[in-house]
Amino acid sequence: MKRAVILMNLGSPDSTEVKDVKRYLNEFLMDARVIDKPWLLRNLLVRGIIVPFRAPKSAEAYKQVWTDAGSPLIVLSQQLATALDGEVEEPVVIAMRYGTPSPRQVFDLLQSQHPDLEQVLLVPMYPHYAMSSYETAVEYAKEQHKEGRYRFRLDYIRPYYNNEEYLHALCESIRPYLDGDYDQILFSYHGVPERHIYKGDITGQHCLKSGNCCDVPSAAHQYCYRHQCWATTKEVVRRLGIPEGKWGFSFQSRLGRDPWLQPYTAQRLSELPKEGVQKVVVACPAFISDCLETLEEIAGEGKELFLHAGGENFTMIPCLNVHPLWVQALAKWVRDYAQGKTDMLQFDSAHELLPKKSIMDII
Ligand SMILES: C=CC1=C(C)c2cc3[nH]c(cc4nc(cc5[nH]c(cc1n2)c(C)c5CCC(=O)O)C(CCC(=O)O)=C4C)c(C)c3C=C
Ligand SMILES: [Fe+2]
Ligand SMILES: [Fe+2]
Repeated sequence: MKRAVILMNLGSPDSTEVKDVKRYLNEFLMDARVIDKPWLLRNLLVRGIIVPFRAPKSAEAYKQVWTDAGSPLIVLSQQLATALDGEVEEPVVIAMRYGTPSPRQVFDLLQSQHPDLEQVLLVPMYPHYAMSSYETAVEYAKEQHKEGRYRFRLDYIRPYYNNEEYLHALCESIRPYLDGDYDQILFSYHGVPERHIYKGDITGQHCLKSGNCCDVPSAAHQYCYRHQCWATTKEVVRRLGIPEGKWGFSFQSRLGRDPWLQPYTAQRLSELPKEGVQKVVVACPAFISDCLETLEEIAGEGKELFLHAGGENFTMIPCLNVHPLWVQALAKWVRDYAQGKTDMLQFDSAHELLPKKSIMDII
């Protein structure tokens, strides 16, 4: 086989033991695209303060969602790879940004199993571009590919937040949950610090400079996480005919004290009952596979917050996971790739386009 496909996700700890969670969090948070502080400060912060305090709590949280087969994120990513493998000629495997299997391990395996391998298509399991998600995954894979001097070429799929097949699968996965009685559907995305949005603004003068910046056309949008989350939401709302007043938009998982994108999901879930929302449905389109952030933070803690604040009914919509339309979407991209079509393929990362000073700033 001359081609192969890698589905690349974030990764999870090896187990729910505190030592494994510590190792995972150290690798994750020492990534300069996640905690974008100078190395010494980051090291002190991460190894000295954040990880020692956070790891025991995170380990408990992971225990709430862990399955007999392991972390939901890894199990569901593997199930997706298996389903896609059944639909396309190319072998499909998974790789993780943190933990295992690393891109390097996967590249080695693919090259040894397929000595005539010429092209590998990397599909990041992130529909939206963020320095701390899509960009770090792709840049890390590119780095490992370069270092290993592999014989095959590495291509990667561009962010697909506004792609037809992705949106179709997402809408159809949400539609059945809107058939019943609901007061509001809340679209909750993983948050990022506002600073990350400023850093990714290639125009230097657009992002978060006005209340409606994400609706005003700009070159910044190809790297603006907020714009891309907004665009996915608006398109799902339009396609599903969700009435004004029956949908909301928020960001979850804030870490630390810096301002992150707002409104915060936890706050909205506590406020909604007072605003007359008794029945809420939550969708998390930034995640392809259900994981700690959807299963524990939203379906667990978020539900409790909402009910405690007086809400009556909380429904969580599963991520795309192995939805047949999502598998079909991926299969189409792989077939297009095999036929030499390039419209879904790579583009320069913001990191490559930003002025030198900003690059020094993040590394
Ligand atoms: C500065 C901290 C973080 C940023 C920025 C961030 C961005 C970001 N993360 C995801 C997707 C996932 N994050 C997950 C877990 C997780 N995220 C952070 C911190 C930041 N993420 C931490 C510390 C953790 C670990 C768990 C915890 O201690 O809370 C996960 C789940 C992993 C799993 O094993 O299930 C996902 C997925 C995106 C998409 C993103 C930027 C857009
Ligand atoms: Fe995260
Ligand atoms: Fe914007």
